[in-house]
Amino acid sequence: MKLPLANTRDTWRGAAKIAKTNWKILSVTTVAQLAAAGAAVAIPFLVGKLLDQITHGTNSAQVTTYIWAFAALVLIQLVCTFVGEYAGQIFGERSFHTLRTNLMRDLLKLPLGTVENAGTGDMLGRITKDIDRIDFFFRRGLGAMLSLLATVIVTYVLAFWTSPLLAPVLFLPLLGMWPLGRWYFPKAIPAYQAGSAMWAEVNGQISENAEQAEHLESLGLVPLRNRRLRHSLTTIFNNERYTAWLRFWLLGVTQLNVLFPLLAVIGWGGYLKSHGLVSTGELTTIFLYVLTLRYPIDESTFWIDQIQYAQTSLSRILGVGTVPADRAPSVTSVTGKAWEMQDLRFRYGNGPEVLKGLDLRLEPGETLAIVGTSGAGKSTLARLLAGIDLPTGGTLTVGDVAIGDLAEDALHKQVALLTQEHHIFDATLAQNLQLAAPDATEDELLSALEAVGATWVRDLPDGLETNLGASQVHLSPSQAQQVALARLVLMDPHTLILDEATSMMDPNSARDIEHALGKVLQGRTVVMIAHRLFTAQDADRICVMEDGQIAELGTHDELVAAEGRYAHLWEAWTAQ
Ligand SMILES: Nc1ncnc2c1ncn2[C@@H]1O[C@H](COP(=O)(O)OP(=O)(O)OP(=O)(O)O)[C@@H](O)[C@H]1O
Repeated sequence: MKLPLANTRDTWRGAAKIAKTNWKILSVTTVAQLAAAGAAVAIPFLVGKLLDQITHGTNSAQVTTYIWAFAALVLIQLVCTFVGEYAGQIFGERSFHTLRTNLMRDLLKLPLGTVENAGTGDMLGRITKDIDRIDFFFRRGLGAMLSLLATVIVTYVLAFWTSPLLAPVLFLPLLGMWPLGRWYFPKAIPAYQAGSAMWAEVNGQISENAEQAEHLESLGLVPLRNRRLRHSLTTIFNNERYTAWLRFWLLGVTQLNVLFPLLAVIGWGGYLKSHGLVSTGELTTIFLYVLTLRYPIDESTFWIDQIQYAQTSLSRILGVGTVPADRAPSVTSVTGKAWEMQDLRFRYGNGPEVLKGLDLRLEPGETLAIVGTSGAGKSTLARLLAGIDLPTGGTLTVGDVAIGDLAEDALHKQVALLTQEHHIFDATLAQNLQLAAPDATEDELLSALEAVGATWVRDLPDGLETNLGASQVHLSPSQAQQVALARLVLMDPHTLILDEATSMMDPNSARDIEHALGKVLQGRTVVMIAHRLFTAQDADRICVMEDGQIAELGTHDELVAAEGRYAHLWEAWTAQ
């Protein structure tokens, strides 16, 4: 399920809020751009006045005064444009900073289940492509648009001041732009939103393909994935072609719009002049204003497009903050460590129930292995115990506190989930480990690594300070898994949930790590999704799941003696 979009009203509200946060610098850039536009637009006004004076007879002193006035206006325009642009850049940077900080805050507040379901592409698209578009708009667009707007406003004001009879021709472009806008926007906005979502999808596919390249090749899935990618790219191409077609009409009709006023000034201006209702100077000024307006109107078509992109991206970025919290925790700490499930039920969204009423108590320090066929609900139960998803029915408590009532910080200090997905950050080994325990000393980091059998740390060129990551020292999957396990050792939770944690490793490495873990995990509650039955054999109790229910529960010996499902699985496993 994709993350939501903010609606148009909330998107504009969000933009206004950001502007309000940085209103001082925004005021500086607005005033400077207005002054620069005023100075630029005053020049045709003075040209008209000078022409009229020359027509009625003038002297060289008056002409010199005009020349000085022109020079002063050019200087004012230069200085104000510089100040406006500079302040605009600062405003852009600050607004962008506010937006990015808010996005990170919203992302970190997302319910874990939402993060898991949103998929890599959607999230990645919002924090890369969408952020880039907003960055461009804030840095370049806002200043440019303020300048265009200021030019248009001052041009209209001075045109009416010059000649109220002739100035209305300047509204002709607006008359054409209004229906054009009403036609363009309702079509363009959804098309741009669809485009962004499609790009996010493609980004996700590409990153998944790159991450899983070896698996895809070994399973012969490359042609299938390529077909899917080609289909997505074709959809993007069609959407881009559609938006290009919309832009073609926007641009074409805009060009026509700026031609009409020129003809109108010549016709209507000529008529007024022949009846003595405007002077030569006034006619010249309005003519120059029509020419002046061509630039902002032309430019505005580019920025209208950029606004679409920015609005779409902003709605995607602000949409992250509209995801409702999935819990309202009221308890900040809990001392008890026992787990209790009573009639525990869960369904994904509106789908069928995948956990259908589980009753189970887990004593502190107990090791429970969960086995069962694929789709039985093992991983779902692990997600519920780790607090990623909340029960949709029944209760799940830890230390007598319902899991949804416990603050997530407190929960994550006590329970940790280890899956086969692990991440090595592009940082030093020490920094990778300190994610789990920021204050851990070097000795503590080394002993955590020793505890999980990661003796290879001694052979690293710079020990704990060795840089890891794709372009640095590359860890094998089992070494990376050991780093993930060492993080757990450092976190020191009272309950550990291992979901297929060792299934990616060759049996020897898996066995080594599980033995090392066995020593380290003494005294903790451990729930392990066991794919290899020898790990289940060592557990205090084994829970056999089938179709979202507990089919059998007991020790290895009890279940083998019962000759039920587990006994058959064990028989098949040992016969291999
Ligand atoms: N994110 C999800 N959205 C919708 N349905 C899901 C989701 N994850 C799992 N399911 C469904 O829930 C059921 C239980 O899946 P689950 O992954 O918990 O089973 P499992 O026993 O862990 O299987 P496996 O051993 O194959 O991982 C399955 O029918 C599965 O299709």
